[in-house]
Amino acid sequence: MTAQILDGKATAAAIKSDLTARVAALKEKGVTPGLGTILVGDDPGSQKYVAGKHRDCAQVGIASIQRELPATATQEEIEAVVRELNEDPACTGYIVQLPLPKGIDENRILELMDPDKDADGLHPMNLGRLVLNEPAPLPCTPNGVLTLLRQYGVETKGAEVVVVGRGVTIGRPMPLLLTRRSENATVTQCHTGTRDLASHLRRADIIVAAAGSAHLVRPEDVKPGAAVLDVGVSRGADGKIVGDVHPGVAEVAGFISPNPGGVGPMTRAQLLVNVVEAAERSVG
Ligand SMILES: Nc1nc(=O)c2c([nH]1)NC[C@@H]1CN(c3ccc(C(=O)N[C@@H](CCC(=O)O)C(=O)O)cc3)C=[N+]21
Repeated sequence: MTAQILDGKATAAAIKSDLTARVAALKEKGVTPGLGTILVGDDPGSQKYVAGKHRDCAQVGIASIQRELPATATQEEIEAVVRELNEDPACTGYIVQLPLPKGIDENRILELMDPDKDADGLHPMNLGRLVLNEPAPLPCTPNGVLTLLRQYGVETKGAEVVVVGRGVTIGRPMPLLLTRRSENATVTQCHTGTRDLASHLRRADIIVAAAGSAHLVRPEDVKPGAAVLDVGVSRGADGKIVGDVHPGVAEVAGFISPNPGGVGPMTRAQLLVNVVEAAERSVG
């Protein structure tokens, strides 16, 4: 028995088709959602992700606003572009592609964003709203993980979930989403300081692997039938994506998200969801 594939590409396509109709309805009311991106530097990976986001926008009818700065841009220059997008009525939501070049104070840049235009859900105000159970744009990758589980009928209620990683974009917000009353999961957060990762993984009904450590989750550490979500992105010597989940896990797990083709496309789809929801809130 091999695991059922949690197909992020197909699920993202279905979300985008729903969003296309909602964007059309917004346009009838005179509102065109516009997604801005701020890209600093010339990292080929980041350029590729940002290009993908604009392709997604074109597909669903969201306008694109692209701002690019050289790797030598100063803190002040980046902040000036943030202020510009805060004030631009055509830009209803935007992201600052991370990571920013060394020497730039990333948190200061994020704090400067208008929280109501935060398409990533990573503004401190919105992370705070998440902690306080107030409505807010949700962090895209954790929300994409949940949407994928829901799509395939994987029950989170009462489930033992192990999240591996404590990064700001996934590891830290993921348990906040999973422990809301609507999801009701029991979460263990593991990280590089965890004494015995395998003992935690073996008990998990759901594993979210977001450590960025190639093939960290091995088949012998996965409970038969568990759902395993591979969020990690490392690069092999050939430049191909290597996930946090060993390929042999597909023989043990009940559900597995491929990588690529799993959580990545879901992240992009949830970004569009945040932009469209913010525009819908603005028309009331
Ligand atoms: N402010 C900010 N927000 C982000 O959401 C953000 C960021 N900065 N910085 C970088 C990471 C990375 N990230 C990805 C999104 C989609 C794919 C994706 O769609 N990947 C495809 C494959 C792409 C390939 O083949 O290289 C897939 O998994 O199938 C990957 C990575 C968003 N990030």
